[in-house]
Amino acid sequence: MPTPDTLRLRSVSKVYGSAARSVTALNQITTEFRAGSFTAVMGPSGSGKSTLLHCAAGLDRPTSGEVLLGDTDLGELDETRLTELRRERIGFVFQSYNLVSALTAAQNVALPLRLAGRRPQPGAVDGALAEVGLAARGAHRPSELSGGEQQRVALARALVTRPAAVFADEPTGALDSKTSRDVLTLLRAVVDRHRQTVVMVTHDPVAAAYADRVLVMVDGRITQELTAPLTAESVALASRGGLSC
Ligand SMILES: Nc1ncnc2c1ncn2[C@@H]1O[C@H](COP(=O)(O)OP(=O)(O)OP(=O)(O)O)[C@@H](O)[C@H]1O
Repeated sequence: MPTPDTLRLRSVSKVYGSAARSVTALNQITTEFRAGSFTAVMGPSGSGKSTLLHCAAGLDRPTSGEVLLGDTDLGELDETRLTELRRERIGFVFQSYNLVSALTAAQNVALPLRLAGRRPQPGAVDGALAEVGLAARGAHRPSELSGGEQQRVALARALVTRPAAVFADEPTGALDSKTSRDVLTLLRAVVDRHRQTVVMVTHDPVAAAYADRVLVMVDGRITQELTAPLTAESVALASRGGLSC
């Protein structure tokens, strides 16, 4: 039996456009992301990484196949219930942070709770900011924070609802290597401390080596799967096509 929060993809395909101009972004993907696991998704530009992330996270619907979070089949949910599921059970972190510039860090972190019509529990927002090392910066606006700090606010915002799964699309793509390490260490802690699931798209083998597992995609398919122990060197070799499954 899968644990309640295992995320499973069964034969998921995504085709954009129609007829002669169609693009198969995902081609019959079957995989699972177990609760408390950290998976990195790599592959060349256009191989389907972001599409996989969007379909797995319920941001986009596959053309065919199933996405299940525990026992819930996302394809059976109408838009309202899918939005609720995303708000309650899924967190997102993007390369460009996507913070609201007019709001303070604390207000940004509280946003998912407010959008869900919930009054933040006392301490929930401060606790999430403390978890990413920004307890003292809650009153600052994004423009008053460094890139790494903004990404940590985005991570606190993704974690405040204690989601089952956090999806990160190139979360360190705009950061220097020291700041990247801080963000990756936090993502690792999310998995190890809280048994939440992290799925991260990255081009960087060093970032991917923080994961338990690396999926390499080519032309909408998973062509390789590496498991721990991972090193930046082994990931780099595999993502260039040097190792087979
Ligand atoms: N909305 C869309 N309409 C048509 N084609 C799309 C759309 N979104 C993505 N595609 C195509 O689907 C394929 C997979 O795109 P996707 O963005 O998932 O790749 P990726 O691996 O994340 O690429 P990158 O590393 O460059 O971000 C590409 O060929 C892309 O052009």
